[in-house]
Amino acid sequence: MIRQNLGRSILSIYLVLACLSLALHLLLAFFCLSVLQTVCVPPTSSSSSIPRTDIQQHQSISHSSSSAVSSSHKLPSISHDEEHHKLNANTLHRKEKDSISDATEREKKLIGARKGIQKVKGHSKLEALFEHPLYNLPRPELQDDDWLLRVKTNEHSSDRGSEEEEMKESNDDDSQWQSASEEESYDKVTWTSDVETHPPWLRFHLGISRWELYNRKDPNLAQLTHYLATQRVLSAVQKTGGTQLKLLLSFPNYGKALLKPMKQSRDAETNANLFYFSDFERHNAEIAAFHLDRLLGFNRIPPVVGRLINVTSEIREITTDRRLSRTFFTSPVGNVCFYGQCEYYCSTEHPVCGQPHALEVSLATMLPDLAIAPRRSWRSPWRRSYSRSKLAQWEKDPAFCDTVKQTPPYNHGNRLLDVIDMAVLDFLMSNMDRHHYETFEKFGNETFLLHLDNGRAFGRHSRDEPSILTPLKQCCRIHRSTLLRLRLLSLPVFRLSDVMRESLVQDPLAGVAPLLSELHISALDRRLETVLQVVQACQEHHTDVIYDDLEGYDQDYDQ
Ligand SMILES: Nc1ncnc2c1ncn2[C@@H]1O[C@H](COP(=O)(O)OP(=O)(O)OP(=O)(O)O)[C@@H](O)[C@H]1O
Ligand SMILES: [Mn+2]
Repeated sequence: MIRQNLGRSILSIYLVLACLSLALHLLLAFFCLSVLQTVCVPPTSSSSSIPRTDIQQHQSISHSSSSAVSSSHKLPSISHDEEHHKLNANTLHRKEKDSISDATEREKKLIGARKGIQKVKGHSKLEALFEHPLYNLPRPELQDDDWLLRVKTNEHSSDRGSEEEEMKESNDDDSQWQSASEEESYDKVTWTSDVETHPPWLRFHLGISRWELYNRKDPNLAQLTHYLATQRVLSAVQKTGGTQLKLLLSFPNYGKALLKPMKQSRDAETNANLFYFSDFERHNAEIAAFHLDRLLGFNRIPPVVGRLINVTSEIREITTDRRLSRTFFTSPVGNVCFYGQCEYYCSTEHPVCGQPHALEVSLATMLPDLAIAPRRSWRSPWRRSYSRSKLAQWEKDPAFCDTVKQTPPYNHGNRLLDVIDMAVLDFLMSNMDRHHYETFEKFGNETFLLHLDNGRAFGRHSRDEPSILTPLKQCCRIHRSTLLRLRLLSLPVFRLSDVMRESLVQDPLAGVAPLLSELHISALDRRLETVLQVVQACQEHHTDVIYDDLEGYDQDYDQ
């Protein structure tokens, strides 16, 4: 009897123990699930702040819930620990599975974003392009007179002062550039002949050479654009010359920038019934033109950067330009607007407005003052008539180039080829407004061409303007270096639209909205194809199309 009772008690103890162990297992299972789920929720901070080890963990877990992972999403192989997670994940309740797959979706996006960042950092098309030998051609050795400006040593400057002093003096002397702000608002000048002491704008000026406006690899370029985008605005006055409204900004250390305001939304396409000479200027066209010119390897446009300006505190309240300040008003919806005084579009009907104060603008680095570095303005042989009905000579005469070829300065040196380079740039961005170009007087005819004033580019993406390519079509000549770079940019590994998109992302305004709409970006590839076809057609009829400016370099650039 006692033995029977003892047997029952032992049985009950076993039962209780079994229940306990079951309960414990259940608890353990729930604990595992909840831990697993917490790990799967991605942090809310930006992807770039996720440490690498975290990413790997996230990847392995998203891999385990295989139903939620697309096959194209390649992930590392699973370790033993991960297999354990996989087993647990297989036992998930439907709802929990859903929440994990949501998290995985977010995770995929994060990883995707990170991949994007890696692409920009590691395998960027832009970086690859700029590493190509065609963008790293040996630079001709520069002699003293190949620099636009030189810092004079003390012995040279004893009679006339140093170059920087000269620059400062001329800034003060020239009323056109003079800031009317209080003199004491300017920084005290402490520049010496040591480059380290120079502000970025001065280093840019001192870097201008006979063959290019800037060296793409000069670290000062990034400092210069940062400077333009962030410096305190000391004064803002209307810039005289030209037909549309633009301002001249001054900064405390004597730097200056040419401001063009936003007038059109980024996606607006120019009305097809407007003539090129009635089109608005676009701030984003000025920015994009700088990037495109650099991508083509020309380096002939002064650096331009986008910036959000406060029209009230950075223009209205500080300007001493009465002609400008008189045109400020508050619009019916409460935005602060102004229109300035100029030939075109300076009226109440064409206001430039903040939202209510913030306005997108382009800021172009100012070239050295005309008093120290005079420039020559050249009328383009292929200038348009700027008339609704009249045709220009080049539009009537198919052999027009033969005349140009015999006319100085186009009968000698690189000038004609440089004009053709400019036509290629203008065709790609559809700029019909290239009436003039400029050169630095100091360099005579042996120098590069400045591509200033690009505000009317990028107006229409749905149409290409074949007449912009007339100089190339009529002359059938092109620099070999230009042609090879164009061919490079047409290859999928570099693709002009991709490198342009990547380049434009560097601008501060890209944070507000892409600087060019996708339609404008993709038009670049289409137009590039047209340029290459025109060269091809030329080659079918002429033997001397390609001017070999790479002769003497031992590398095989055709590769
Ligand atoms: N970055 C710069 N640095 C110095 N001067 C400049 C710069 N950009 C333009 N300029 C000068 O200012 C003049 C007017 O500028 P811009 O051509 O951009 O204005 P615009 O109103 O479009 O002129 P236009 O009506 O003649 O086409 C130019 O011809 C040039 O000489
Ligand atoms: Mn213009």
